[in-house]
Amino acid sequence: MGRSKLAKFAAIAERENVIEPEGELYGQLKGKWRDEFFENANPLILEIGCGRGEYTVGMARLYPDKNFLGLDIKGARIWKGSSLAEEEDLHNVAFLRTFIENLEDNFAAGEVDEIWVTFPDPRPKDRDIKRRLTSPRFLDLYAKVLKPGGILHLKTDNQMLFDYTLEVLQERQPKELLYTHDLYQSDLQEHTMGIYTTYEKRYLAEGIAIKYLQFKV
Ligand SMILES: C[S@@+](CC[C@H](N)C(=O)[O-])C[C@H]1O[C@@H](n2cnc3c(N)ncnc32)[C@H](O)[C@@H]1O
Repeated sequence: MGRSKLAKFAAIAERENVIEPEGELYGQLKGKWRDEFFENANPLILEIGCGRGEYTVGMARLYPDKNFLGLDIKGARIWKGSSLAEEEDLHNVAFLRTFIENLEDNFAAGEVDEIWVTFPDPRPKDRDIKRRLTSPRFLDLYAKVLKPGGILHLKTDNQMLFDYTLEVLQERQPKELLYTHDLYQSDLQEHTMGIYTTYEKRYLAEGIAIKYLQFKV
């Protein structure tokens, strides 16, 4: 790696708005995100598999009175969101590099107000079903960290994943399940704040309808 690349990575490693798995803070903020990280009592909202974090930062820009955390395992992607948040001097947003499987390492029961799962990989093969981010084991994890009455949102372009998720949910009988197969032709678009993820912009440009659901745990 060249000198300038090394310097860039050193700068990234010091970012205050990115929590890395090897870093001192990983796991230490469980139950303390509001008091010790954001230093306020505002609601805590997660984006699961946030990629470049455009949606996380977009929400933070729109709602300065809420705290936002984007979670993804791909560091190079979340650094983009981290840079954007730094450029805009946003203090209500940060990123956590982690596998979603390890959610409970970083969040206490009931600590989270809302979770957005945005354009998760559909994982169409049977052998990968349990790796889908809306499979029962992930829904169980989300339910543990969400407060009672907390909300889970899903946005996807993928009909198979959407139907699969509805099927899984209907077995669990969630409270107040709302859904649409074409978000931007539906009143439910009011819930999605008029901002788009990186993948969503691509799908919309291709004319693909966005499927959306939300429910209370
Ligand atoms: C298809 S991309 C969507 C990115 C973003 N939400 C968007 O809409 O632009 C899915 C993202 O989920 C992340 N991801 C998938 N499975 C994950 C897991 N088990 N733990 C952490 N991140 C995961 C990937 O790294 C990737 O960035």
